[in-house]
Order: sequence, then C-alpha cells, then structure tokens
Amino acid sequence: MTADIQMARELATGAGEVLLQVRQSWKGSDPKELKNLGDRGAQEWLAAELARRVPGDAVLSEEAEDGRARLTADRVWIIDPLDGTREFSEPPRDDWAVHVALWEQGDLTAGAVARPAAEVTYDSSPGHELWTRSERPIRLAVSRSRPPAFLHALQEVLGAELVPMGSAGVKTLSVVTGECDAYVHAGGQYEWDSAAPVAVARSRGLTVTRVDGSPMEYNRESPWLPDLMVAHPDVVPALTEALQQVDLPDSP
Ligand SMILES: Nc1ncnc2c1ncn2[C@@H]1O[C@H](COP(=O)(O)O)[C@@H](OP(=O)(O)O)[C@H]1O
Ligand SMILES: [Mg+2]
Repeated sequence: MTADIQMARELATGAGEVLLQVRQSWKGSDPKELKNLGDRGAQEWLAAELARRVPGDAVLSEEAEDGRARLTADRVWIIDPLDGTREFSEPPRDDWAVHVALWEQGDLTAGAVARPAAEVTYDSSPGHELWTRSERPIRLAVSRSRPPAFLHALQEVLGAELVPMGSAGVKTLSVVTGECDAYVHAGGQYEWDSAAPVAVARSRGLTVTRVDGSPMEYNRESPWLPDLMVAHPDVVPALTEALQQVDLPDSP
C-alpha cells in the first residue's frame, strides 16, 4: 500500500469516527440539524488533517468553497466528508460513507471509502481478486430516495433486479463486494460523489466509465460529473447494449 493510499484510508476512517460521535451525541429531533452537524464536523476534521499532513496539496470538497488553485496543482484531494447525508440523518441506517481520493497529474492515484456505521473501510490498494459472478439476474444498485427514471427502463430491458440504498460510495461498494453487479447513474453528480469510490472499484478489477463508455476524468474546471457506470466486467456487454435502448437524462 502506498503512503497516499494509507493516508486516504486513515482520513476516511478518522472522519467516520467523528461522524459516529456526532450521531451518538445528538439529542435533537430535526434531521436537518443532524445532517448539518455531520457535514460540518467531518469537513472541519478533514480540512484540519489535510492542512496538517499535506499543507502543499490542493483540496476539492463538497463542503468547502472551490478555489482555483486546484486547477494548476499537481496533487488534489477530492473529498466528500459525508456521502449519503440523508441516510446519515436516519439512525440506525448504515448506508452512508466518507470519500477521500487523491488526484495526481491527470488521474486518481489513491482512494478510500469508509462506511463508519458498518465498521468497514475499503481502499484502492492492489492485490484484491475480482469476485466471480454466478448466473443470476443482473442486480443494479439504485438510489433509495431519488432513483433516476431511466433505471426502470434499464431494469426491464435487462430483466434486472433493483437494489435500493443510499450513498454513491455505498452503491459502488455493493459492486466491489458482489452484492450488486453494477451501479449506473445519470442525471447529476459531482466529482466528490464518485472519485474515491471509482479509485476503489478500479483497483478491484471492475469496469468504470461514463455511461457513454468514455473515461471518468477528475479535477476538471467544473466539478459536475453527472453520470457513471461501475460494473463487473461480465455484465458490461449486456449493460452497454441496454443503455443504447433507453432514454438517458441530458447531461449538461
Ligand atoms: N441528480 C443529482 N444531482 C446532484 N447530486 C446528486 C444527484 N443524484 C445523486 N446525487 C448525489 O449523489 C450522492 C448519492 O445520492 P443517492 O443516495 O440518492 O444515490 C448524494 O451525495 P450527498 O449525500 O453527499 O449529497 C447526492 O447528493
Ligand atoms: Mg456525495
């Protein structure tokens, strides 16, 4: 494991501990307040750790203003301090995550996704064998709160099962573990929603592209990165064909 992957892992896990404490000590009744406390607590802890450990690196975070410095930086940490904010605010749900990725000169070079309430952290270190797919209907991970309309069409074309859950990180991890065969999203997301999950998924031998088959690219001027496909390689031909038959949302 490289030092950067180790650091991504420590940061994701550490922010997860902060989030668990926030959830445990919360005595309020408005879930919005819990969401805000979580977003802020994890962001503050991650920002302080990054400033202390790698003061020369740039940061792109869902919860901080986007400075231009990252566009000329060699190293950019792309972080989502709390992905699946909605699920975080619904204890005891555990389908929420912390995303920490590192982009260096054109590509993701490290990433970790923590699922604090499930007590697991996955990272992008090499050496993990891809799981073997057995014959079964294709299982697609899908947002539990706002499933994109095209997924129902995709489900029909493929004869697939939809598996609802919160968080882009958790959905990607469901493909990493073999619970699902693919996670296909379109219609809106940002770089921080997918960077760390994509780094982990690639390291496990999964296929990761935009829904049109083009590569996922990070640290672009606009952090808007509205679609992705993470899939076991065995289902990619069927998925690609099915995607051509459904109406995908426009990706501005
Ligand atoms: N249409 C859309 N536009 C912008 N962001 C979206 C989106 N659909 C999903 N996301 C983001 O992707 C993450 C996973 O969402 P979901 O669980 O519904 O699939 C959430 O991140 P956050 O929880 O960090 O805001 C959510 O905000
Ligand atoms: Mg997010």
